[in-house]
Amino acid sequence: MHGKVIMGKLRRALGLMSGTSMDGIDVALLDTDGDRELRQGPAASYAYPPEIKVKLRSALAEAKGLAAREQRPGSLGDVERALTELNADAVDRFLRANGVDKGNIDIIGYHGQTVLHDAPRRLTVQLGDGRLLADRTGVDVVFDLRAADVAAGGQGAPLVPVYHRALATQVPELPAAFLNVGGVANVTWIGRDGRMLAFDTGPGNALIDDWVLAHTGATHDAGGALAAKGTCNEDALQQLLTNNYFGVPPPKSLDRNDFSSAPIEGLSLEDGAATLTAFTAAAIGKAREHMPEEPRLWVVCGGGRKNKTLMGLIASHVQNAVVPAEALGLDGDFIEAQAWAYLAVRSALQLPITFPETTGAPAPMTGGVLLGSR
Ligand SMILES: Nc1ncnc2c1ncn2[C@@H]1O[C@H](COP(=O)(O)OP(=O)(O)OP(=O)(O)O)[C@@H](O)[C@H]1O
Ligand SMILES: CC(=O)N[C@H]1[C@@H]2OC[C@@H](O2)[C@@H](O)[C@@H]1O[C@H](C)C(=O)O
Repeated sequence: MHGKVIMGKLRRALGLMSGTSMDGIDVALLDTDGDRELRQGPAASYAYPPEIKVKLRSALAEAKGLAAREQRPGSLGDVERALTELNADAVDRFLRANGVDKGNIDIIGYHGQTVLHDAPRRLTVQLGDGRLLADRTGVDVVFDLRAADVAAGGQGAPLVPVYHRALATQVPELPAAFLNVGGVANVTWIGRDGRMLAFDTGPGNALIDDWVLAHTGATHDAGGALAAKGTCNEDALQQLLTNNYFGVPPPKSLDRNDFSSAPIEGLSLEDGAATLTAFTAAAIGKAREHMPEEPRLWVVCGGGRKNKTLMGLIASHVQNAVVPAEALGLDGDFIEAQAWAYLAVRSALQLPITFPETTGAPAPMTGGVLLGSR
Protein backbone atom coordinates (compact mmCIF):
# COMPACT_ATOMS: atom_id res chain seq x y z
CA MET A 1 0.00 0.00 0.00
CA HIS A 2 3.03 2.31 -0.02
CA GLY A 3 3.32 2.51 -3.80
CA LYS A 4 2.15 6.07 -4.38
CA VAL A 5 5.00 7.92 -2.71
CA ILE A 6 8.41 7.71 -4.29
CA MET A 7 11.56 8.77 -2.36
CA GLY A 8 13.08 12.07 -3.43
CA LYS A 9 10.00 13.27 -5.26
CA LEU A 10 7.88 16.08 -3.95
CA ARG A 11 4.52 14.85 -2.78
CA ARG A 12 1.44 16.98 -2.20
CA ALA A 13 0.05 16.25 1.24
CA LEU A 14 -2.85 17.62 3.24
CA GLY A 15 -2.58 17.66 7.03
CA LEU A 16 -5.72 17.57 9.19
CA MET A 17 -5.16 18.48 12.83
CA SER A 18 -7.60 18.82 15.70
CA GLY A 19 -5.74 19.71 18.86
CA THR A 20 -6.45 19.55 22.56
CA SER A 21 -8.17 22.94 22.50
CA MET A 22 -10.98 21.04 20.78
CA ASP A 23 -11.88 24.10 18.73
CA GLY A 24 -11.98 22.63 15.25
CA ILE A 25 -10.03 21.32 12.29
CA ASP A 26 -6.86 22.89 10.92
CA VAL A 27 -6.07 22.04 7.32
CA ALA A 28 -2.71 22.70 5.65
CA LEU A 29 -1.21 21.84 2.30
CA LEU A 30 2.45 20.90 2.11
CA ASP A 31 4.58 19.80 -0.82
CA THR A 32 7.45 17.76 0.57
CA ASP A 33 9.84 14.92 -0.08
CA GLY A 34 9.37 13.86 3.55
CA ASP A 35 12.89 15.07 4.28
CA ARG A 36 14.28 18.60 3.95
CA GLU A 37 12.21 19.90 1.09
CA LEU A 38 9.22 21.85 2.44
CA ARG A 39 6.92 24.05 0.40
CA GLN A 40 4.11 25.31 2.56
CA GLY A 41 0.83 25.94 0.73
CA PRO A 42 -2.47 27.43 1.86
CA ALA A 43 -3.99 26.61 5.23
CA ALA A 44 -7.33 27.21 6.93
CA SER A 45 -9.25 26.51 10.13
CA TYR A 46 -12.78 25.16 10.29
CA ALA A 47 -14.40 25.64 13.71
CA TYR A 48 -16.38 22.77 15.18
CA PRO A 49 -20.11 23.55 15.33
CA PRO A 50 -21.17 24.35 18.93
CA GLU A 51 -23.16 21.10 19.30
CA ILE A 52 -20.04 19.05 18.47
CA LYS A 53 -18.05 20.95 21.08
CA VAL A 54 -20.64 20.01 23.69
CA LYS A 55 -20.63 16.36 22.57
CA LEU A 56 -16.84 16.31 22.65
CA ARG A 57 -16.75 17.45 26.26
CA SER A 58 -18.93 14.48 27.25
CA ALA A 59 -16.96 12.15 24.94
CA LEU A 60 -13.85 13.17 26.87
CA ALA A 61 -15.51 12.10 30.11
CA GLU A 62 -16.75 8.83 28.57
CA ALA A 63 -13.31 8.05 27.14
CA LYS A 64 -11.81 8.03 30.65
CA GLY A 65 -13.24 4.52 31.10
CA LEU A 66 -11.69 3.06 27.93
CA ALA A 67 -9.54 -0.02 28.42
CA ALA A 68 -8.58 -0.50 24.75
CA ARG A 69 -8.05 2.00 21.93
CA GLU A 70 -10.62 0.50 19.55
CA GLN A 71 -13.50 0.56 22.06
CA ARG A 72 -16.29 3.03 21.29
CA PRO A 73 -18.90 2.71 24.06
CA GLY A 74 -21.75 5.16 24.64
CA SER A 75 -21.71 8.17 22.35
CA LEU A 76 -18.10 7.69 21.20
CA GLY A 77 -19.00 5.85 17.98
CA ASP A 78 -21.48 8.53 16.93
CA VAL A 79 -19.11 11.35 17.80
CA GLU A 80 -16.32 9.65 15.83
CA ARG A 81 -18.51 9.37 12.75
CA ALA A 82 -19.65 12.99 13.03
CA LEU A 83 -16.05 14.20 13.44
CA THR A 84 -14.88 12.20 10.43
CA GLU A 85 -17.68 13.66 8.30
CA LEU A 86 -16.63 17.14 9.43
CA ASN A 87 -13.06 16.39 8.37
CA ALA A 88 -14.24 15.18 4.95
CA ASP A 89 -16.33 18.35 4.58
CA ALA A 90 -13.33 20.45 5.63
CA VAL A 91 -11.21 18.83 2.90
CA ASP A 92 -13.87 19.60 0.28
CA ARG A 93 -14.28 23.20 1.41
CA PHE A 94 -10.53 23.73 1.61
CA LEU A 95 -9.83 22.38 -1.86
CA ARG A 96 -12.68 24.36 -3.38
CA ALA A 97 -11.69 27.60 -1.63
CA ASN A 98 -8.09 27.28 -2.79
CA GLY A 99 -8.77 25.96 -6.27
CA VAL A 100 -6.78 22.81 -5.62
CA ASP A 101 -7.64 19.71 -7.60
CA LYS A 102 -8.32 16.70 -5.41
CA GLY A 103 -6.62 14.49 -8.00
CA ASN A 104 -3.32 16.27 -7.22
CA ILE A 105 -3.40 15.41 -3.52
CA ASP A 106 -1.20 12.36 -2.96
CA ILE A 107 -1.97 11.80 0.67
CA ILE A 108 -3.85 13.05 3.72
CA GLY A 109 -2.32 12.94 7.20
CA TYR A 110 -5.24 12.66 9.61
CA HIS A 111 -4.74 13.27 13.33
CA GLY A 112 -8.29 12.89 14.67
CA GLN A 113 -9.32 14.15 18.08
CA THR A 114 -7.46 12.85 21.11
CA VAL A 115 -9.93 11.85 23.81
CA LEU A 116 -7.57 9.81 25.99
CA HIS A 117 -3.81 9.74 26.30
CA ASP A 118 -2.20 7.57 28.93
CA ALA A 119 1.23 6.44 27.78
CA PRO A 120 2.05 4.43 30.93
CA ARG A 121 -1.03 2.30 30.17
CA ARG A 122 0.02 2.17 26.50
CA LEU A 123 -3.22 3.79 25.56
CA THR A 124 -3.73 6.73 23.20
CA VAL A 125 -7.12 7.21 21.59
CA GLN A 126 -7.88 9.54 18.71
CA LEU A 127 -11.46 9.69 17.48
CA GLY A 128 -11.50 9.53 13.69
CA ASP A 129 -12.23 6.89 11.11
CA GLY A 130 -9.40 6.81 8.57
CA ARG A 131 -11.20 4.29 6.37
CA LEU A 132 -14.32 6.46 6.19
CA LEU A 133 -12.24 9.56 5.43
CA ALA A 134 -10.41 7.80 2.58
CA ASP A 135 -13.75 6.63 1.18
CA ARG A 136 -15.36 10.05 1.54
CA THR A 137 -12.45 11.99 0.03
CA GLY A 138 -11.16 9.46 -2.49
CA VAL A 139 -7.61 10.23 -1.29
CA ASP A 140 -5.16 7.92 0.50
CA VAL A 141 -5.20 8.61 4.24
CA VAL A 142 -2.56 7.97 6.89
CA PHE A 143 -4.16 7.68 10.31
CA ASP A 144 -3.16 6.46 13.78
CA LEU A 145 0.29 7.98 13.72
CA ARG A 146 0.72 7.66 17.48
CA ALA A 147 -0.33 4.04 17.95
CA ALA A 148 2.77 2.09 16.90
CA ASP A 149 5.01 4.27 19.06
CA VAL A 150 2.84 3.74 22.13
CA ALA A 151 2.65 0.00 21.44
CA ALA A 152 6.46 -0.08 21.32
CA GLY A 153 6.66 1.61 24.72
CA GLY A 154 7.03 5.21 23.51
CA GLN A 155 5.00 8.17 24.73
CA GLY A 156 3.14 8.50 21.42
CA ALA A 157 3.65 12.28 21.73
CA PRO A 158 4.89 14.76 20.80
CA LEU A 159 5.12 13.83 17.10
CA VAL A 160 5.74 17.28 15.65
CA PRO A 161 9.48 17.34 16.57
CA VAL A 162 10.68 15.76 13.33
CA TYR A 163 8.90 18.58 11.46
CA HIS A 164 10.36 21.16 13.84
CA ARG A 165 13.77 19.73 13.00
CA ALA A 166 13.07 20.19 9.28
CA LEU A 167 12.04 23.81 9.98
CA ALA A 168 15.17 24.43 12.04
CA THR A 169 17.18 25.04 8.86
CA GLN A 170 15.48 28.47 8.93
CA VAL A 171 16.73 29.31 12.43
CA PRO A 172 19.76 31.62 12.37
CA GLU A 173 21.49 29.98 15.33
CA LEU A 174 21.16 26.65 17.13
CA PRO A 175 20.39 25.32 19.69
CA ALA A 176 16.84 26.53 19.39
CA ALA A 177 13.55 25.55 20.95
CA PHE A 178 10.28 25.24 19.08
CA LEU A 179 7.57 25.75 21.65
CA ASN A 180 3.97 24.87 20.82
CA VAL A 181 1.44 26.39 23.18
CA GLY A 182 -1.87 24.71 22.38
CA GLY A 183 -4.21 23.13 24.91
CA VAL A 184 -1.14 21.39 26.27
CA ALA A 185 2.34 22.83 25.64
CA ASN A 186 5.23 20.91 24.11
CA VAL A 187 8.79 21.78 23.21
CA THR A 188 11.41 20.52 20.76
CA TRP A 189 15.01 21.42 21.55
CA ILE A 190 17.26 21.20 18.51
CA GLY A 191 21.01 21.16 18.92
CA ARG A 192 23.70 22.40 16.56
CA ASP A 193 24.10 18.92 15.08
CA GLY A 194 20.34 18.47 14.58
CA ARG A 195 19.97 16.44 17.75
CA MET A 196 16.44 16.62 19.18
CA LEU A 197 14.98 16.47 22.64
CA ALA A 198 11.22 16.81 22.96
CA PHE A 199 8.48 16.54 25.55
CA ASP A 200 5.28 18.11 26.81
CA THR A 201 6.19 20.93 29.19
CA GLY A 202 2.89 21.13 31.06
CA PRO A 203 -0.36 22.98 30.57
CA GLY A 204 -0.79 25.31 27.64
CA ASN A 205 -4.08 27.14 27.24
CA ALA A 206 -6.53 24.41 28.29
CA LEU A 207 -6.74 25.35 31.97
CA ILE A 208 -7.03 29.04 31.11
CA ASP A 209 -9.73 28.28 28.50
CA ASP A 210 -11.72 26.14 30.95
CA TRP A 211 -11.50 28.80 33.67
CA VAL A 212 -12.60 31.60 31.35
CA LEU A 213 -15.39 29.47 29.84
CA ALA A 214 -16.78 28.55 33.26
CA HIS A 215 -16.73 32.17 34.47
CA THR A 216 -17.66 34.15 31.37
CA GLY A 217 -18.81 31.78 28.62
CA ALA A 218 -15.97 33.02 26.39
CA THR A 219 -13.70 30.41 24.78
CA HIS A 220 -10.38 31.97 25.81
CA ASP A 221 -8.62 34.93 27.39
CA ALA A 222 -8.22 37.02 24.23
CA GLY A 223 -4.77 38.57 24.12
CA GLY A 224 -4.30 37.65 27.78
CA ALA A 225 -6.33 40.74 28.76
CA LEU A 226 -7.96 39.14 31.80
CA ALA A 227 -4.65 37.79 33.09
CA ALA A 228 -3.09 41.24 32.59
CA LYS A 229 -5.75 42.77 34.88
CA GLY A 230 -5.29 40.17 37.61
CA THR A 231 -2.59 39.38 40.15
CA CYS A 232 -0.92 36.00 40.35
CA ASN A 233 -1.71 34.21 43.60
CA GLU A 234 1.75 32.97 44.66
CA ASP A 235 0.46 30.32 47.08
CA ALA A 236 -1.76 28.79 44.43
CA LEU A 237 1.04 28.96 41.86
CA GLN A 238 3.49 27.20 44.18
CA GLN A 239 0.86 24.53 44.87
CA LEU A 240 0.34 24.00 41.14
CA LEU A 241 4.08 23.73 40.62
CA THR A 242 4.47 20.96 43.22
CA ASN A 243 3.20 18.51 40.58
CA ASN A 244 5.71 15.66 40.20
CA TYR A 245 5.54 15.89 36.41
CA PHE A 246 8.05 18.75 36.19
CA GLY A 247 10.86 16.78 37.82
CA VAL A 248 10.35 13.71 35.62
CA PRO A 249 13.09 13.53 32.98
CA PRO A 250 11.94 13.40 29.34
CA PRO A 251 10.55 11.70 27.34
CA LYS A 252 7.16 12.44 28.85
CA SER A 253 3.71 13.43 27.62
CA LEU A 254 0.41 14.62 28.98
CA ASP A 255 -3.31 14.23 28.54
CA ARG A 256 -5.41 17.39 28.24
CA ASN A 257 -6.77 17.19 31.75
CA ASP A 258 -3.71 15.92 33.65
CA PHE A 259 -3.51 19.14 35.68
CA SER A 260 -6.21 20.36 37.99
CA SER A 261 -6.90 24.00 38.65
CA ALA A 262 -8.25 23.22 42.14
CA PRO A 263 -5.69 25.51 43.84
CA ILE A 264 -7.22 28.57 42.19
CA GLU A 265 -10.85 27.85 43.10
CA GLY A 266 -12.32 30.90 44.82
CA LEU A 267 -10.02 33.42 43.14
CA SER A 268 -11.51 36.23 41.08
CA LEU A 269 -11.79 35.72 37.32
CA GLU A 270 -8.78 37.95 36.67
CA ASP A 271 -6.56 36.60 39.47
CA GLY A 272 -7.37 33.03 38.43
CA ALA A 273 -6.46 33.82 34.82
CA ALA A 274 -3.25 35.54 35.97
CA THR A 275 -2.29 32.56 38.13
CA LEU A 276 -2.98 29.94 35.45
CA THR A 277 -1.10 32.00 32.87
CA ALA A 278 1.84 32.26 35.26
CA PHE A 279 1.61 28.47 35.76
CA THR A 280 1.89 27.73 32.03
CA ALA A 281 4.87 30.09 31.74
CA ALA A 282 6.63 28.73 34.85
CA ALA A 283 6.19 25.15 33.58
CA ILE A 284 7.84 26.20 30.31
CA GLY A 285 10.66 27.75 32.35
CA LYS A 286 11.11 24.44 34.16
CA ALA A 287 11.55 22.67 30.82
CA ARG A 288 14.98 24.33 30.57
CA GLU A 289 16.22 22.10 33.40
CA HIS A 290 16.00 19.14 31.03
CA MET A 291 17.77 20.76 28.08
CA PRO A 292 21.42 19.96 27.36
CA GLU A 293 22.16 23.57 26.43
CA GLU A 294 20.33 26.89 26.64
CA PRO A 295 18.34 27.62 23.45
CA ARG A 296 19.56 30.73 21.63
CA LEU A 297 16.05 31.32 20.40
CA TRP A 298 12.55 30.25 21.42
CA VAL A 299 10.18 30.02 18.47
CA VAL A 300 6.59 29.97 19.69
CA CYS A 301 3.79 28.32 17.72
CA GLY A 302 0.16 27.59 18.53
CA GLY A 303 -2.62 29.82 19.80
CA GLY A 304 -0.79 30.69 23.03
CA ARG A 305 1.56 32.99 21.11
CA LYS A 306 -1.39 35.38 20.73
CA ASN A 307 -1.67 35.74 24.49
CA LYS A 308 0.53 38.79 25.14
CA THR A 309 0.55 38.30 28.90
CA LEU A 310 1.71 34.72 28.48
CA MET A 311 4.40 35.64 25.96
CA GLY A 312 5.77 38.27 28.34
CA LEU A 313 5.88 35.78 31.19
CA ILE A 314 7.55 33.10 29.06
CA ALA A 315 10.24 35.64 28.16
CA SER A 316 10.80 36.30 31.87
CA HIS A 317 11.40 32.57 32.51
CA VAL A 318 13.96 31.85 29.79
CA GLN A 319 17.26 33.23 28.64
CA ASN A 320 17.54 34.67 25.14
CA ALA A 321 14.86 35.75 22.72
CA VAL A 322 11.28 34.54 22.51
CA VAL A 323 9.64 35.14 19.14
CA PRO A 324 6.43 34.03 17.43
CA ALA A 325 6.86 31.60 14.52
CA GLU A 326 6.08 34.49 12.18
CA ALA A 327 9.54 35.92 12.92
CA LEU A 328 10.92 33.02 10.85
CA GLY A 329 8.35 33.54 8.10
CA LEU A 330 6.21 30.65 9.36
CA ASP A 331 2.50 30.63 10.12
CA GLY A 332 2.29 29.70 13.79
CA ASP A 333 -1.33 28.61 13.51
CA PHE A 334 -0.67 25.78 11.10
CA ILE A 335 2.61 24.16 12.05
CA GLU A 336 0.87 21.14 13.56
CA ALA A 337 -1.38 20.65 10.51
CA GLN A 338 1.67 20.95 8.24
CA ALA A 339 3.45 18.47 10.49
CA TRP A 340 0.67 15.96 9.98
CA ALA A 341 1.06 16.35 6.21
CA TYR A 342 4.82 15.85 6.61
CA LEU A 343 4.37 12.83 8.88
CA ALA A 344 1.96 11.22 6.40
CA VAL A 345 4.57 11.42 3.66
CA ARG A 346 7.26 10.07 5.99
CA SER A 347 4.92 7.27 7.02
CA ALA A 348 4.20 6.34 3.41
CA LEU A 349 7.97 6.29 2.78
CA GLN A 350 8.43 4.20 5.93
CA LEU A 351 10.77 6.85 7.32
CA PRO A 352 11.09 7.25 11.09
CA ILE A 353 8.60 9.60 12.71
CA THR A 354 9.44 9.00 16.37
CA PHE A 355 12.80 8.69 18.11
CA PRO A 356 14.22 7.72 21.49
CA GLU A 357 14.81 11.47 22.17
CA THR A 358 11.29 12.58 21.23
CA THR A 359 8.93 9.91 22.53
CA GLY A 360 11.20 7.35 24.16
CA ALA A 361 10.66 4.92 21.30
CA PRO A 362 13.15 2.06 21.63
CA ALA A 363 14.69 3.08 18.27
CA PRO A 364 13.81 5.52 15.49
CA MET A 365 10.61 4.11 14.09
CA THR A 366 7.92 4.81 11.55
CA GLY A 367 4.21 4.61 12.28
CA GLY A 368 0.76 5.26 10.92
CA VAL A 369 -1.77 3.17 9.08
CA LEU A 370 -2.22 3.85 5.37
CA LEU A 371 -5.78 3.49 4.13
CA GLY A 372 -5.85 3.46 0.36
CA SER A 373 -8.56 5.29 -1.53
CA ARG A 374 -10.84 3.03 -3.53
N1 LIG B 1 -6.12 35.84 20.41
C1 LIG B 1 -5.85 34.93 21.34
N2 LIG B 1 -5.52 35.32 22.59
C2 LIG B 1 -5.23 34.44 23.56
N3 LIG B 1 -5.27 33.10 23.38
C3 LIG B 1 -5.59 32.66 22.15
C4 LIG B 1 -5.89 33.54 21.07
N4 LIG B 1 -6.17 32.79 19.99
C5 LIG B 1 -6.06 31.50 20.36
N5 LIG B 1 -5.70 31.42 21.66
C6 LIG B 1 -5.52 30.21 22.47
O1 LIG B 1 -4.99 29.20 21.66
C7 LIG B 1 -5.80 28.01 21.77
C8 LIG B 1 -5.76 27.26 20.48
O2 LIG B 1 -4.42 26.95 20.21
P1 LIG B 1 -4.04 25.82 19.21
O3 LIG B 1 -4.97 25.83 18.07
O4 LIG B 1 -2.60 25.95 18.97
O5 LIG B 1 -4.32 24.54 20.11
P2 LIG B 1 -4.51 23.05 19.71
O6 LIG B 1 -3.76 22.78 18.45
O7 LIG B 1 -5.95 22.75 19.75
O8 LIG B 1 -3.84 22.28 20.92
P3 LIG B 1 -2.57 21.27 21.02
O9 LIG B 1 -1.42 21.95 20.39
O10 LIG B 1 -2.42 21.08 22.47
O11 LIG B 1 -2.99 20.03 20.32
C9 LIG B 1 -7.18 28.53 22.15
O12 LIG B 1 -7.89 27.54 22.83
C10 LIG B 1 -6.85 29.72 23.00
O13 LIG B 1 -6.65 29.36 24.33
C1 LIG C 1 -1.91 12.80 22.72
C2 LIG C 1 -1.97 14.14 22.09
O1 LIG C 1 -2.84 14.38 21.27
N1 LIG C 1 -1.04 15.02 22.46
C3 LIG C 1 -0.94 16.35 21.88
C4 LIG C 1 -1.23 17.38 22.95
O2 LIG C 1 -1.22 18.69 22.40
C5 LIG C 1 0.09 19.24 22.55
C6 LIG C 1 0.85 18.13 23.18
O3 LIG C 1 -0.17 17.42 23.87
C7 LIG C 1 1.46 17.19 22.12
O4 LIG C 1 2.19 16.20 22.79
C8 LIG C 1 0.41 16.50 21.24
O5 LIG C 1 0.22 17.15 20.04
C9 LIG C 1 1.21 17.54 19.14
C10 LIG C 1 0.55 17.89 17.86
C11 LIG C 1 2.31 16.52 18.86
O6 LIG C 1 2.08 15.31 18.93
O7 LIG C 1 3.40 16.95 18.52
